[in-house]
Amino acid sequence: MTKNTIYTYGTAGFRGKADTLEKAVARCGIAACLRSQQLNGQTIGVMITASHNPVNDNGVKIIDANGGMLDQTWEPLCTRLANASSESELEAAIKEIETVIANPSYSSVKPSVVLASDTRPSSPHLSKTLINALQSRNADFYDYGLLTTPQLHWLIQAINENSEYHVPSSIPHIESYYKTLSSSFVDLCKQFVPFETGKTKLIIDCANGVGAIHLEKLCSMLLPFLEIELVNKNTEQTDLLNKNCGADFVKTTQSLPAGLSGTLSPMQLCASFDGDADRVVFYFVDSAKKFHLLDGDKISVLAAKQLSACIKASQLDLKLGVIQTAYANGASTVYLEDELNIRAECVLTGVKHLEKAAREYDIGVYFEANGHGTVVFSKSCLQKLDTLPANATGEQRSAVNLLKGLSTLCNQAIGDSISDTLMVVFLLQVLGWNAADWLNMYHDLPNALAKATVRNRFEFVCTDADRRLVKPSGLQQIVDEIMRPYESARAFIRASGTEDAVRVYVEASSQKDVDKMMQAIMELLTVY
Ligand SMILES: CC(=O)N[C@H]1[C@@H](OP(=O)(O)O)O[C@H](CO)[C@@H](O)[C@@H]1O
Ligand SMILES: [Mg+2]
Repeated sequence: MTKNTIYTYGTAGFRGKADTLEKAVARCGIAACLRSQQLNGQTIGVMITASHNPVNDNGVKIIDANGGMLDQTWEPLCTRLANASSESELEAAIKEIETVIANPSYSSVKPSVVLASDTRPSSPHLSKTLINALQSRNADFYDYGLLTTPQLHWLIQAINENSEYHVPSSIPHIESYYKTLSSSFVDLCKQFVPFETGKTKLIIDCANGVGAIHLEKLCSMLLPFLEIELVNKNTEQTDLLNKNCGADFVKTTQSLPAGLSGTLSPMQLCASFDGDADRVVFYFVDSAKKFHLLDGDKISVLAAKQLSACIKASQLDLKLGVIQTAYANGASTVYLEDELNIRAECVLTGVKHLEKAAREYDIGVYFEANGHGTVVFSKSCLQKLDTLPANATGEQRSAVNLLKGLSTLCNQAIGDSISDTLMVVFLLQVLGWNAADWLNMYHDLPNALAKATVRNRFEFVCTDADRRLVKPSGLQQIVDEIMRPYESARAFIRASGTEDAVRVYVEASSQKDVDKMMQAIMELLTVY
């Protein structure tokens, strides 16, 4: 372990080189116990993963009792715990948190924590470190072993919603996840996909990550509606994890992953997951072998289109919203608002922000352009769907059944590449669309995303949901000047929350304009 590592709990929890993380993992164990005690023994999750990062990295992330991201007020508390450099500092940090907890009887509550990890070679050791910390706090705990991140979120939501579950003796197993998703998918297909449509074939690039292990088990349950071929499913040879494959590679390079180039039939729909299977992007090559990406924005718009049609047909008063970030392609926002008449909200980057905004709606669709997202249904929406009047028409009933099916198919806790994939396959079948029909819903504006290293990224402060800089002073005005001559141009600079860099996003009506603007902005940044 490096002596002087300073940890900051951010969007992705703690992340870094695996051999610097022992202390952060142990302290997350303590934080999870305290959070569980604050919530009267509800179960908290700890996931060990570094998602799409290289294999030698790892990370640790706490999942809150509702199955969502950790409550934001706990982020600085985790940071404080992780950076305590001696036993006495740690005791002091714990004492300080105890005053924040505001639950007078918390000390008599037994903490309850479940954990899981991805396939990295460093994960077993970090899991052990975590378990030691949980034992030192006298917690009830259960180690689920290898899971995707969204599976752990899903299980935690299930545990806390059902009073019959108790960790570790009586818990839901991952089979209940397989069963819920596969039966929702098969039931939806049986009801809504015309018989003559036949079976869909999908190729999934698993980034050689943990998603492969679970898809192997799930595939046979999806027949006869979906045939899945898995590529990049080698989890044994760990150096292959995320290497030239996976959702992040495909989205950022806009090209086919390793294992598919050259061999792919035109128009065959493919999907790529990331290393912990919480992101998915789709793509295909056309007859001229040209690559076409169907990213998180495209998934979001596809879902919003069908949901809005169902809400209308159900005649129920349900508010639908779509949540995006500044990185959403401008053409998707215009299509949502002008063609589909659906409100599109732009929030700060990071799933915690999208999820929070989505939960303000009866049905909230949230996706980051990079493929992380889901569709969430509010409790009151589910109640309305369950209490349709006796005289409702067949059309109303059918729309309500589709919405109910989607509410159990979509992971209600967090974005999930497995459930998102099944939703996309189902929606395309219902619409009778192939990959090109989906692509042609709207045409993405040409765009580029780049990373620039600066002296201190914390000097870059944004406003307006990341879209404008207020600091360094004067820089936004120069960016505005760079954009001025170009049609439909949009560009912004923001500090990454996960890497030591600033990101630059540019879009415009032609790739040539995008490239010119990007070059000008990157040159501008060399002096910062
Ligand atoms: C442009 C982009 O893709 N940013 C990603 C990236 O955040 P940054 O704060 O941009 O580093 O990692 C986050 C965590 O995985 C993810 O939520 C987000 O969408
Ligand atoms: Mg991920």
